[in-house]
Amino acid sequence: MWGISTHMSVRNIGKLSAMKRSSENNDANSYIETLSMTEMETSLPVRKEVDNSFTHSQFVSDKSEQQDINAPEEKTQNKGLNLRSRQEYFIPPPGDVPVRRFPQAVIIGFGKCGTRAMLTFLSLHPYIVIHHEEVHFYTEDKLYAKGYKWYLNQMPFSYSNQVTMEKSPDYVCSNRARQEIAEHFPDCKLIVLVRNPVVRIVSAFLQRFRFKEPSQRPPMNVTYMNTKTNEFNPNASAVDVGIFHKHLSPWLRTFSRDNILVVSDESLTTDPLSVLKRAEKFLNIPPMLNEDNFYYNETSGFYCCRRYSTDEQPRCMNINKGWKHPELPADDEKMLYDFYRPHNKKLFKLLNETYNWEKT
Ligand SMILES: Nc1ncnc2c1ncn2[C@@H]1O[C@H](COP(=O)(O)OS(=O)(=O)O)[C@@H](OP(=O)(O)O)[C@H]1O
Repeated sequence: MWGISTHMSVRNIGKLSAMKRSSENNDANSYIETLSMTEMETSLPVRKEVDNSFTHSQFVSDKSEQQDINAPEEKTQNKGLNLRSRQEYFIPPPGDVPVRRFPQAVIIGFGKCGTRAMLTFLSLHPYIVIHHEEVHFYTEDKLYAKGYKWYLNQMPFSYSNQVTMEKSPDYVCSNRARQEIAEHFPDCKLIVLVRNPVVRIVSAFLQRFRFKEPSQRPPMNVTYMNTKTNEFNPNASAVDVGIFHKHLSPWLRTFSRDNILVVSDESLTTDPLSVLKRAEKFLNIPPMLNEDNFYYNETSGFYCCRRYSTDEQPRCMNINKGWKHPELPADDEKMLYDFYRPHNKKLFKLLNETYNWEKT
């Protein structure tokens, strides 16, 4: 048995259906106090028997994943690889039944820093069960108002020795997310992706105008200049997000350092296996991923992944990731590198780790 704490498992959270929603009981702890396993067992569509052929995709909406990853032409490349079936890898505890659990690990940010690839690669692991779409529970007022019962109901079914995960890249900039996770899930494992913040700005620009033809897009400086005064705008959200130390410091003060894993997009794009090996250790799950789970896709210039069995299709991130970046105007680029340099230094000091984020 691998030692992930499931301190907010459904076992502890009975009688949800009987609870009335109010702002006072928008509180995960209050569910613990009203334990009623019988009611919970009847209210969830759990399977009658433990079934090793269970896969999370049977239980969750797979919509975004279907959109995200698809590399049919490369299926034949799986032959002869060390990819065993999920059933060979994963053994649920005897008598265990899959139920919904609050996330024990969350990718909290930063947007445009590889969060989707990280989640997708983590989902290769049989001991990890993910919610595919971004939840934004803490950051969207109308979702937060629905309460923890709603949040729990978004989560996929899992066995007690699996880790439930979600990713919402805006949590890292949210006080509410930090305070709520600290209060209700203090042992939650937090994963943070960072990236050269100048490159991140270009990526954020492309994301914002992704539905426009290149010729129809505004100039890139709309994301970092005050277009009325034509001055640099450090408060523009695309700029502010990249001041990583500012957003990360409060998390590092709130949570144990051992519960925060920081990964750079650059390492994820060049060596996903090493990153995933670190993540396995961090999440305290058995080391199961190997080099056969990843392959470099020459067309996209990114790694794609294969799951457990040779019969499954290899998967790549969808076309919204990994666009060719347009070049920043030279003066703007210099200005942005100069702006971020001292902030990056503060981040490196905070993390005791340095990334090469100078212009290459
Ligand atoms: N394997 C693989 N395939 C595709 N893309 C990869 C991969 N690994 C990391 N990345 C990087 O992920 C960047 C997008 O970041 P996010 O997934 O965090 O974006 S989002 O906030 O969820 O929209 C994306 O940024 P862009 O290249 O600017 O699109 C990539 O740099």
